[in-house]
Amino acid sequence: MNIVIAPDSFKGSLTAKEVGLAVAAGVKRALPESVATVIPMADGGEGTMQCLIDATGGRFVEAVVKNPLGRDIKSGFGILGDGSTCVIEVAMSSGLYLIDKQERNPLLTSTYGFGQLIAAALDQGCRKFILGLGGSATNDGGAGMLQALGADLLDEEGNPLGFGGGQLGRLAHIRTSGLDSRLVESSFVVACDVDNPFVGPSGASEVFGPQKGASPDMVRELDEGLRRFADVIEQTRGISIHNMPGTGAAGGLSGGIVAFMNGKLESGVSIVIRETGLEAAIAKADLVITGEGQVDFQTARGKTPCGVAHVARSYNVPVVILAGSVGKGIESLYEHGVSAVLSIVNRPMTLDEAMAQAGPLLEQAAEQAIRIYRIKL
Ligand SMILES: O=C(O)[C@H](O)CO
Repeated sequence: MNIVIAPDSFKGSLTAKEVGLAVAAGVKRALPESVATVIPMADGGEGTMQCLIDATGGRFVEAVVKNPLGRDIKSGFGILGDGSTCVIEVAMSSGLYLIDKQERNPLLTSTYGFGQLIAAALDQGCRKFILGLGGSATNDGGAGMLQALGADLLDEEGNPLGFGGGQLGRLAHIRTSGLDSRLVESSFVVACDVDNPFVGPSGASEVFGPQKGASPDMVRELDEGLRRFADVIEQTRGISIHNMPGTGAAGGLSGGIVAFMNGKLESGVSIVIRETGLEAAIAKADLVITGEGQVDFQTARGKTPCGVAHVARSYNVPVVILAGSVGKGIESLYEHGVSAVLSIVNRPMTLDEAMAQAGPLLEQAAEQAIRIYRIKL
């Protein structure tokens, strides 16, 4: 019997690979003769780089870059097993978690460090990029990234703009002649964690500005700044990103990548499914086990277990989800090809306990799932 184990990470507790190995151990206890194939998964958010490195036998390359407030930090990117595809997560250079709460201010924070990571990967010979967007501290539409890659953002008098979303209100011209010429030889696939547009009531500033430290007045200023940026982009590049779905991800960074680097927006989980070769493994499987720390109504909106279930459904393979916590609205998952959702928690316990014990709990839950499945055989 062939069992494919394709889970996401259990955030704050285990990486996707660790989850997969724990599940495989449980499967083997119930069915020692089975072939259990672990394929770590992610949905484009935090953990995507590690998952793709693990799944493809890639490596991590360290680089020192600017954090959102311009201080040097150790960061890095992944080069996948093919030796040429690079995966970069914005959170690792321009992430909210990198700065203290009292310092959060999207008028000042910049994606400069993210641009430095792209430049470092270009230096390593990478020309194919997967960019994971989400969890940023910034609202600069990717202006900092463009500055790091050699573009000049200028005011009416031709003076260069400084860093941060608060500068964009003065933007008058964008000079791209100094932009790194290697960018045109490269392709950029963008894994967005949200489908919000660049500006407006559901745009980057309004929806995600407050969590980055913006007051209502700052939100207005940031939205006006992004609108100005989008207007200048439309005048100079003939493309309107104002209302384009997904361009609001990571404080509009996604929009900057679409406008200047011909970035293609794609669902994160689809990218991971493609890069890991999951479909070929599922085509030969009798059962698929996936999982995530929290499973609820949101899971059906493009999260890993649902993406995995879609592939399995097309091959008529049953899918079991193992979850750290099972919330409301999981019924919708049954329409997406999921056979059952099982909680791994086996007795009353705190969240901290469940997270600390996630490995053994997963192992036990996987063993029980297989024992139930065998009754059917
Ligand atoms: O980084 C952000 O702004 C949010 O995660 C939405 O992409």
